[in-house]
Amino acid sequence: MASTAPFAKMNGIGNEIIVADMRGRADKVTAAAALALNADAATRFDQIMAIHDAKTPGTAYYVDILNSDGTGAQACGNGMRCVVQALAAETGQKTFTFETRAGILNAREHADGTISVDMGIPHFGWQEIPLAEEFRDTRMIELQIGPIDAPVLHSPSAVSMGNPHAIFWVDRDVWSYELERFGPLLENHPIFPERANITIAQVTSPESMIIRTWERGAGLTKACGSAACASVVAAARTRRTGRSVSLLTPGGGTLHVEWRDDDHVILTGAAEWEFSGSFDPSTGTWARDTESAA
Ligand SMILES: N[C@H](CCC[C@H](N)C(=O)O)C(=O)O
Repeated sequence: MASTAPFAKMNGIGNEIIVADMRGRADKVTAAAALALNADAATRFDQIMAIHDAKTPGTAYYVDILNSDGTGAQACGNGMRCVVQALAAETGQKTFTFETRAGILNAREHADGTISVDMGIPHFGWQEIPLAEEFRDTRMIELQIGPIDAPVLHSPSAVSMGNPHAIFWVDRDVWSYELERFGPLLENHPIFPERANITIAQVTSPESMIIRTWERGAGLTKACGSAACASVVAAARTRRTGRSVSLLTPGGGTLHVEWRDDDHVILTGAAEWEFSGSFDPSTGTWARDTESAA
């Protein structure tokens, strides 16, 4: 058995996150370990954020992101806030530069405990998202679900925040849509060769919206940070909102997204520690720290 690694079960306004400390070791958290941790109610998660030693000069850590189905993800905004909170508590540092599959990103813990993550710049090209066929304008792509003559959801905006997102605009209450039924079909639709995170968004003012997300590789979640970023970028692009928007998420928490003039998208919100333990990164066998809160 491989030696165990410390972890913290945390959440980013309800997005269930495991922060795994893989520093100083060469192995990775396996898909099998992810599946095992997700199968246990106490450690069920949406994403694992595995902190590794830096690979690139100028960065402090490399963060590998796994979904609960064991697949990898390029971006996870809520998870990055959990990583920052854990590292800030350990080191006393407030600002960090990380590397992920999607590139280099900066993050900062504020005096009030909230954390901002620079999620980088959005991409709108159909090949960058990616989509399986050419769409010159990804502000609205042809895709619908439900009866052909009366689609339930249709014409989403498509955006890459490092990871692929489709945003369906709705006028009614986001809870009145069966996202648990349509989510898996849309996530795996052939138009998305790398699958996609599927969000329904109701714009409530030029500065606010309500979102629900079916996440690629994780299903319905209480919040999805990169989807919040994708939704604001897509809303601003289609003149539904301005570039600074608060988003109410299914867990009841609020995220704030600002699409800055320099094109960077800044995600701000809270993170919360739940308990700590140690686990075997190859099997997912785990134990709670005895001094950890229940
Ligand atoms: N919960 C994450 C998103 C994970 C995205 C992942 N589901 C994927 O792209 O495969 C967030 O806060 O941004």
